[in-house]
Amino acid sequence: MTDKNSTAPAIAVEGLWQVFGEHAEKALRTAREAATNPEDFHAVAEDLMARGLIPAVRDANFEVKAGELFVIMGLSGSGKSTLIRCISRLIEPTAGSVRIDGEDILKANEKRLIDLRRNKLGMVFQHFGLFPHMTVTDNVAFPLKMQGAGKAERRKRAHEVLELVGLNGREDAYPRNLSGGQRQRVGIARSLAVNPDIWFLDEPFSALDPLIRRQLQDEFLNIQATLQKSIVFITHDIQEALKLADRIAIMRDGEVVQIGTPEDIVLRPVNDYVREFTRDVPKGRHARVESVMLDKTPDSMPDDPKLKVGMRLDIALERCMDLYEPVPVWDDAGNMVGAVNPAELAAALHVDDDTGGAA
Ligand SMILES: Nc1ncnc2c1ncn2[C@@H]1O[C@H](COP(=O)(O)OP(=O)(O)OP(=O)(O)O)[C@@H](O)[C@H]1O
Repeated sequence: MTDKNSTAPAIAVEGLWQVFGEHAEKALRTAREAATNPEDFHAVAEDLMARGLIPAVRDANFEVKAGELFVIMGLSGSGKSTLIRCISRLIEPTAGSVRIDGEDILKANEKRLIDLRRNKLGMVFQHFGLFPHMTVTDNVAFPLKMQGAGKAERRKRAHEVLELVGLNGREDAYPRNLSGGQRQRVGIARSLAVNPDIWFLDEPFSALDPLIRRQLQDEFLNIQATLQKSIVFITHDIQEALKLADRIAIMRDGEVVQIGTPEDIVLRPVNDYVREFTRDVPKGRHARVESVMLDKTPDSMPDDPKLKVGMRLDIALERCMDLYEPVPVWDDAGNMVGAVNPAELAAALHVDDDTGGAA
């Protein structure tokens, strides 16, 4: 089990490259040697492309904490699927290291990999991959069968996870008789059956219509609130990323260009590519009042309005928009923890925004 109290990351990715093309490893080595600065991965990637190779993941470095919901977001072709496939070792990365709970999985032999996939890693993909000739229960129980669990135990566990995803009553149905949303629920239940510590989901909801998609996102958040898995979740939908993520990694052309909380991404985009994604996102919904707290708390401030730690920016602004001086922010115990300037609140809500900010 992942030790939720430990500070060790669930996943640690370092200097990861995936280069497609002939003799990729050698080409990467050559390109690094030829670069004036081998750490300059832009130059290395340019060189590889000039030689006709595809650097689909370029020097990725990040950690996923235990119990964290880490979303990878980017346009089509930016390298998201390739990255998640490298981390789960569905493909062999060209260079770099991937540690899962401290274990270097690029060094794991075939037997260990099978063991990890059966017991520790769960995977869900966009196309459900259900067995058409098996009932819902048998689909969900299948990985348990692979683990060698007995029939009664398999049925009990299948029933538990089907209940978790809201599919009780459909245990004996076949996939063809289910809606897309229900099939995806079966896929989720199946990957949860073995109680994985680490869960990889590649665009799990993108084949669904918007209403069902939102419903599944809500259910997914509920499941995560209970189970606290360490999750890598891929999407190309910024709204989905902002709704689900503890932190988001934004990819562009194989490069991880920014990693941050939804608030960081919305309020502090590192470049125009990231800014463009969040242009129409209502900023106030994703940022909290402490993100604009003043470095120094003034000595005298009005008592009201009572802004609280954790309050959304748009709601905070509503309460103090007619004031021109800094106002205090309080915690739940009634202690003053700092102050914000209403003008800065308003400015944060309108970051680069010509769409009306908190609208
Ligand atoms: N097996 C492969 N051989 C050669 N090139 C590949 C291979 N797989 C992916 N690529 C290329 O790597 C790049 C990244 O692709 P990838 O599928 O990882 O992107 P993505 O962000 O997941 O896209 P999408 O959202 O459309 O699934 C693309 O240029 C793609 O064409």
